[in-house]
Amino acid sequence: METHHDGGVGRLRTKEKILRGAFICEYAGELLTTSEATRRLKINEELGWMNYVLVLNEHTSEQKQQVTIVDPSRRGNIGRYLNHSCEPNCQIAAVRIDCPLPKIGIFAGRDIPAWEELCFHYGGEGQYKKVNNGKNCLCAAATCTGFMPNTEIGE
Ligand SMILES: C[S@@+](CC[C@H](N)C(=O)[O-])C[C@H]1O[C@@H](n2cnc3c(N)ncnc32)[C@H](O)[C@@H]1O
Repeated sequence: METHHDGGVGRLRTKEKILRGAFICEYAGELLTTSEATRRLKINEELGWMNYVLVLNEHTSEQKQQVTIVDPSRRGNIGRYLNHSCEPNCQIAAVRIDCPLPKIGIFAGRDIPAWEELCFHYGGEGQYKKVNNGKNCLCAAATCTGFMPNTEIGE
C-alpha cells in the first residue's frame, strides 16, 4: 500500500483506500529492555527529542504481564510516523509467528479513505490512564482529551 509522509508536520497519510482490518505495516524497531527504554526516554525528554519509543503492555490469562518495548528512532520503518489520535483509525496488536516475542502490527480499525492521516491511540485499549503529563495533544478530534497519553513502562 502506498503512503505519504508530510515532512513538515510529521503526518503519515495513505494514498489509497484501506479496508477495515487490513494489515498496514509493522511498528518496527530495536527491541529494548525496560532499563534501556527508561534511559532513552529520559534522554529524549531532557534534550527535547521526538520520542518514538512504543511500550506494549500485554496482560496474559495467568495475571502476568508481558512488556514489549520498540524504538524505531535508529532502525525502523514508516510505522514510526503514525501520530497519536484520541479518535484513531488504526489499532496496534501483538503478532506472534513461531516466536514468543511479538511483532507489533498496525491494522486499520475502520475503512480509511485515501489521503486520510493514519493514527492510533498511544495509550492502547483499556490501558489509557487519563493523566495529564504536560504534553498537549494536537489530534483535533472532537473527543480529544487535550493531552497525550503517558508512556508507561511495566505498569
Ligand atoms: C512516533 S512519533 C510520530 C511521528 C512524528 N510526528 C514525526 O514527525 O516523526 C511520536 C511523536 O510525535 C508527536 N506526536 C504524535 N502524536 C501527537 C499528537 N496527537 N499531538 C502532539 N504531538 C504528537 C510527539 O512528539 C510524539 O512523541
